[in-house]
Amino acid sequence: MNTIYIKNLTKQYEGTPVLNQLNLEIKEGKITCIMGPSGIGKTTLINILMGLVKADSGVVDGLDGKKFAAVFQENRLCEEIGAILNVKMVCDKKVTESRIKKELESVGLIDYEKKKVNELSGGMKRRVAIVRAVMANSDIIIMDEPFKGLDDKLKIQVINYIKQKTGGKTLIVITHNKEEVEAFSADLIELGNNHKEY
Ligand SMILES: Nc1ncnc2c1ncn2[C@@H]1O[C@H](COP(=O)(O)OP(=O)(O)OP(=O)(O)O)[C@@H](O)[C@H]1O
Repeated sequence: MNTIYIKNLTKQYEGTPVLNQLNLEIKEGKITCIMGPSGIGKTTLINILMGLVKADSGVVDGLDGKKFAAVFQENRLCEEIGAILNVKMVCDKKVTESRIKKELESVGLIDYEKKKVNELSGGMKRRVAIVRAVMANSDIIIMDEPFKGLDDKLKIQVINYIKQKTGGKTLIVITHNKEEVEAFSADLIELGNNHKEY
């Protein structure tokens, strides 16, 4: 199995260190959860992995040619169009609207079809963003606190959906919740002063 190697990664913002000589391994084709206190640098780390932020020093090996899909903390959906079109724009052309509707229903979405995204609730938007990331043509899916706004029952339904749909892909999930790590049967990386990997 291939591995993504993060070696001696360092990042500062305006002279304040965020990541300091970080070394990590993430197994491809598996689910890895990243936990750690607020502000420790989890989002910064995934932004570096996706190439959205440049590290000051260090290397990431194993990402050459890899395609990413992501659920960002702030969704980044197109607010003026509907859920189906938001998903459709990242899908292969042969994926039909009725297939997309089935996917959206699989995460418990109802009563969304006639609405623009900006008329959906926070938890509904989150699920649209999750379906969009899962349906996109990618090798690696990154989710930054994907279950914000979902009640416990929905969360389990969505975790099962994600597991079923992403089998074999590399999935990296930032979470504050150990129960989510268990529900995913994921490898766990805890960022902190002395980061741990399990
Ligand atoms: N563009 C930026 N400019 C300046 N400082 C930044 C920037 N992005 C992040 N930071 C700072 O870097 C630190 C780490 O932020 P980051 O968002 O990576 O943490 P996090 O672990 O994901 O936090 P949370 O769990 O609250 O989402 C914080 O102190 C934050 O204020």
